[in-house]
Amino acid sequence: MAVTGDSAVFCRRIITNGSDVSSKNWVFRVSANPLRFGFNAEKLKGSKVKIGVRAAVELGVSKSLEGSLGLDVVIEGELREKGFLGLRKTKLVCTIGPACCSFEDLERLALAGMNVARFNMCHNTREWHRDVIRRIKRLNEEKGFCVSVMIDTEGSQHVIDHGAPSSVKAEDGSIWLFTTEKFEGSRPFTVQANYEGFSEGIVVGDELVIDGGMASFEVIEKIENGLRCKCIDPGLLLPRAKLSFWRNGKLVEKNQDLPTLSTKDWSDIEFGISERVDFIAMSFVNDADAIKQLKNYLSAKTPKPIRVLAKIESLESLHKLEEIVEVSDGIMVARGDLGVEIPLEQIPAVQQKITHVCRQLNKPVIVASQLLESMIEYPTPTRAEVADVSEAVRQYADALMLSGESAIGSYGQKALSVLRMTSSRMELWSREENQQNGLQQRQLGQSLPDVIAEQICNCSVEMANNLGVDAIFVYTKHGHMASLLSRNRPCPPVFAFTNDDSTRMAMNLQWGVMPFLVDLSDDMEANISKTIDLMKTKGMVKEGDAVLVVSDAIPSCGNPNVFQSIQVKTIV
Ligand SMILES: Nc1ncnc2c1ncn2[C@@H]1O[C@H](COP(=O)(O)OP(=O)(O)OP(=O)(O)O)[C@@H](O)[C@H]1O
Ligand SMILES: CC(=O)C(=O)O
Ligand SMILES: [K+]
Ligand SMILES: [Mg+2]
Repeated sequence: MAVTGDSAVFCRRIITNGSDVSSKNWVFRVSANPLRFGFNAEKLKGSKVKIGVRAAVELGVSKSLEGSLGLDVVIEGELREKGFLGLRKTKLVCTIGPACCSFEDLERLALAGMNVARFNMCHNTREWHRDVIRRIKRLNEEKGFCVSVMIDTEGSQHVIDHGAPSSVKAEDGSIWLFTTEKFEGSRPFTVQANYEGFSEGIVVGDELVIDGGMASFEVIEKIENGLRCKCIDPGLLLPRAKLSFWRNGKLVEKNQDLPTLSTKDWSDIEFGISERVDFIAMSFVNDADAIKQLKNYLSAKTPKPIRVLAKIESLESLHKLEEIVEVSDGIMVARGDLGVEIPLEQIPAVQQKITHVCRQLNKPVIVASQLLESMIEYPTPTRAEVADVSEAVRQYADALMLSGESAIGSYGQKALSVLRMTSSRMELWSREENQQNGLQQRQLGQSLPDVIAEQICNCSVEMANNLGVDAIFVYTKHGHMASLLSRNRPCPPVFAFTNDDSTRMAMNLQWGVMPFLVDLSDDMEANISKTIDLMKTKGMVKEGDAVLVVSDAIPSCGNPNVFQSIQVKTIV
């Protein structure tokens, strides 16, 4: 193995972590060739083993420790403290920005319950993103957290800028020029549009709306390079504002001519691959093709699966919602930009519809933007914000997201606590109100094995709820069984055991699923008893606890038998 670079940290941790690893043979995967090394950990302990960066990458992925459960330390702590039903089901995503990017800040967010860290590629330099992503990985490695990393593409957005550093007021009746002409600094009553052709197809009398209603203008004249407009609804123009055009109360759709993935997005995607991110959220998705294109690209490019999320933030994407959800690995309800393209009063119903479709089609859904906006400045949320968060939890969204609250706000950690407390409270209320089984499940599977898996999961959840078991255990390679259980929004938590690290990181977005990374063999009974023993040793389950165990293993070695089962076990 090529031995360069300084990646000793990885090895040292493997060797010294846990006492029973000293005589283990570790399988290190280098590219596609599995190499088997006999390691005597005692001899190596404390010494520096230098390995190539690429090797370290694979090593981190294929590491699955004998005697370890690979459960996030925060979930483990909550389980000990609050018991099975005390575990929060709704997952939490934090946008990382200058206000929360030090190792200590990130650790505080992880401790406060961050499941996924989001990096918005619209802002800051690639070097900044690289450093902070690596900090998260180090946090996971060194402190036992399991925080997934998501990058969010910039996309081709229609933005305008007045060139001044802060906001500019537009007074009623004032006349403004919107132009594609490029100039430095700012000029009075002049706004630059970032793309040629922004005024194409626009006619005198159309309405130009800034940021979904911050200010509105009427187009009074078409001129070379732009539009002359009169302010008809005074307000503020922020730097990098978004604009939309309306005619007779309807949006004039202009997104179709923009590519969903720009040249910059493609290089950000390369960056995401090289930094081994877990999710790529694609901005301004308009149809299923863009998602398919990226997924194909990723599967050809990297052996480690990266999940692709579609952001629903245009009118066009709402027209094609089902086809987009079907091909994506998850969805983000990006209410910020959505509010530029649809009237604000329609957003609650649209959110409800998207979360419903995602649940039907078994895809995780994140509700995003302005959940606790006032907390960017203030240490407490408004009552209305808490009600909004509660509503998303009541709709059984898989995850909630902080944006500016964590990225630039003064109270990011507090905001995260508000999400945590509010979701826990609402989940408890839903459980007590017994609203758990509200959804008639649409059959998803096409083949018999798929239909069987689905039925097993539906029935398992019904059984688990009726029996009042403490937890559901599931053994899963790609997370499919875990997601089918989660889809039924069971009362007990789903403990999902996988030996695939990318599956574990992906399950961080799934409602009620607690991901574990363990060694699994083809012998399902052995897996079950091994994990139960391990959990008992670690005090995570105790005598008398009842668990419902779901397994779906297709034994290898050409055995055509599909082994699927539901068992109820009382821990002895
Ligand atoms: N990495 C960063 N560096 C600097 N500022 C950031 C960073 N990430 C976010 N911010 C700030 O936080 C604010 C909110 O962040 P967020 O990424 O949610 O913006 P957004 O406009 O809602 O997202 P999008 O651009 O995807 O629509 C941004 O307007 C920006 O000012
Ligand atoms: C999150 C995001 O992109 C939006 O709300 O527009
Ligand atoms: K973005
Ligand atoms: Mg957006």
